[in-house]
Amino acid sequence: MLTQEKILDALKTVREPFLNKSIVEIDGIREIKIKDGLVSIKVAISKTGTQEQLQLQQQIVSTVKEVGAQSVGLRFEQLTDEEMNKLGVDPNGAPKSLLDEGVRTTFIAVTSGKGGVGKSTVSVNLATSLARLGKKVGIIDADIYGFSVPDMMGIEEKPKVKGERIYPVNRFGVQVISMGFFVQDNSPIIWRGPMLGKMLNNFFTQVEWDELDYLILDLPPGTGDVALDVHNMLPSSKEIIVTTPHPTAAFVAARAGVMAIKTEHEILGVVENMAYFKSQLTGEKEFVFGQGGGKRLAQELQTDILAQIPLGQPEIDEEDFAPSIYAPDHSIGQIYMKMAQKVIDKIEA
Ligand SMILES: Nc1ncnc2c1ncn2[C@@H]1O[C@H](COP(=O)(O)OP(=O)(O)OP(=O)(O)O)[C@@H](O)[C@H]1O
Repeated sequence: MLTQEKILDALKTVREPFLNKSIVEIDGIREIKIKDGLVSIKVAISKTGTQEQLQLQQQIVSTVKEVGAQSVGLRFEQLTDEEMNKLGVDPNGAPKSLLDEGVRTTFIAVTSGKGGVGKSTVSVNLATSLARLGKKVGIIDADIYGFSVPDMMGIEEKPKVKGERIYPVNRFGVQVISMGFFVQDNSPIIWRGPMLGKMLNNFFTQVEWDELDYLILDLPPGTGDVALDVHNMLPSSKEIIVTTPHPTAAFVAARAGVMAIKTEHEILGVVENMAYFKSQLTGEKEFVFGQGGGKRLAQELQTDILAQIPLGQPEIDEEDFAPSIYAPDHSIGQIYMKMAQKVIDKIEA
């Protein structure tokens, strides 16, 4: 016999389209009436009058018919603001995901062939420079083996978590999320591929990003799992490849480039980091780590050199400590500003 319990049990598998949780779990089934095989149900969801509601409607109808209803009538209403708050949802809108259709954020993955070439330094300074140029920018530190973005930017706080939503930390106008925020005591983690992908997916779907123009992704070096996940998850991501000027480094970096090409990610360009050391006495450039690697890589990948960044440290600001961020009037800070403008011109042209 058809009972309320039976219907409720069957509906446990049906998910609220915006919250991606069981409609039963969120107390979305307000009322079930059964009369001679005719079932009428009142359902509360986070956003009514959408295409998703129509799909949900069909799903509920077929689920309830499967357990024996002859016909099913549905009425929809909105979850209350209080309920939405409890679920960690902004009552003015369903949770947004960066992977939703129609999101106008440009993703830029920063990659390198091997570690230690300055990929994270380039990522944080590009993000900060884009923000200085008035863009809304986020950064995901997905370098699980060496998450360093919070330290580099001088971030000491953790993101706020409300319900299932994570609010990024704001630093120099950049919205920051790092794997490092979710690890205790800097302890090494053994990650498995699927865990990485899941974590990354959460960063796209559960973080409350504020209308981003650009999202910079600091990927682990090489062409491993995370890099692959990003390629799969973000088919339209653009890429910047960082190398040092040594020809061997460029050769290794080319592998990252080849993967970008294979997955049809547009390569915005190459950054040659630690390109030279400029003597303060004579103004002459010394090519400490060799020469020509960036050019060779750019030629190989048929792209441009976005910037050649010399060796040099940011000046330390005791008041606003961020050990890897160059001030906008620092000579290297200015190179980053020009690079950011180049990136904007390439994308927004
Ligand atoms: N242009 C530069 N001049 C001087 N030091 C630099 C420069 N770029 C990066 N560094 C330093 O080199 C080290 C490695 O940089 P960074 O962590 O950005 O590299 P990475 O490629 O992201 O490395 P990993 O992938 O291992 O995290 C850091 O100590 C950073 O401060």
